[in-house]
Amino acid sequence: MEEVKEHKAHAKTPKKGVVIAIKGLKKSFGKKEVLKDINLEVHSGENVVVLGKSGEGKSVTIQCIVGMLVPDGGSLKVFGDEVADMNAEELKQLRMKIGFLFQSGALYDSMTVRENLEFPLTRVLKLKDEHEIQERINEVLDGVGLLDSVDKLPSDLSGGMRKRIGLARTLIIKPEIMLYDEPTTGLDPITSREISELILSMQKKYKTTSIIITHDMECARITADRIVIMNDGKYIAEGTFEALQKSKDQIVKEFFKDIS
Ligand SMILES: Nc1ncnc2c1ncn2[C@@H]1O[C@H](COP(=O)(O)OP(=O)(O)OP(=O)(O)O)[C@@H](O)[C@H]1O
Repeated sequence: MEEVKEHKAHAKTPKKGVVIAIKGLKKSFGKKEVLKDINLEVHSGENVVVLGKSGEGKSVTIQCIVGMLVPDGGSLKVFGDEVADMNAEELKQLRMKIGFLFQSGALYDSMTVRENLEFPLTRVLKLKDEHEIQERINEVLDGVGLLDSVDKLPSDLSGGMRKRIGLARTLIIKPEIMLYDEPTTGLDPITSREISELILSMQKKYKTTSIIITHDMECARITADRIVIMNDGKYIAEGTFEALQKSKDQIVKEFFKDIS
């Protein structure tokens, strides 16, 4: 893999302990080899952006991290433990430390924002203290700038606001790892930018370790401490946005061609 080291000193977050360690990861579906040789270390508190063309297997990688898919080969450790060797209880414990933000945001339409936020606290964390529940709801809504929407229904909110609530709903359980799958897809450029900035500010506030899958170069520019580029089942380059932007590699250049 081309490692573009220039400007690395300017990475926004310093290197700390390894939270996710992937070595030689392979995954095929029938004859189709999707992941051929994935190698990646994600450090504590770091935002890593994965760029790749559609259908490259970026989502498959995420599903391997949470044990929803079992790899065919290689090693994938989260907090030092091999995910493929975890039993059901260990996987459940792991997933409680991981927040997902999928493209849809996945709010319950018939529930108010408050009820949507109560759900993970009472069902996942099994919290019972009403005062603590409401405090956590207020704190997270304040964080995403939507405190005054607490009693609204998702249908009363714009796409960008729903995305913010989706993010709040994921962050409310205080995950140690955040996995974002195309967080800005379907949003207009201004709202996309707001969501990207929110992802960055949430990283600083909650000190989460994140993997952000995106096609949105502006999102990558705003959120990434480090970017990895996926091509043909492998990561072919890594570095900061600024360093990769100067890469001479043809595949890397293709991603940055519309960036001024
Ligand atoms: N459970 C599955 N069974 C069979 N094939 C699958 C499965 N999951 C993913 N694939 C295939 O693996 C390939 C990679 O899919 P994946 O969703 O990871 O791509 P991606 O890089 O995330 O793309 P996009 O950016 O479009 O979401 C695709 O060809 C897809 O059809």
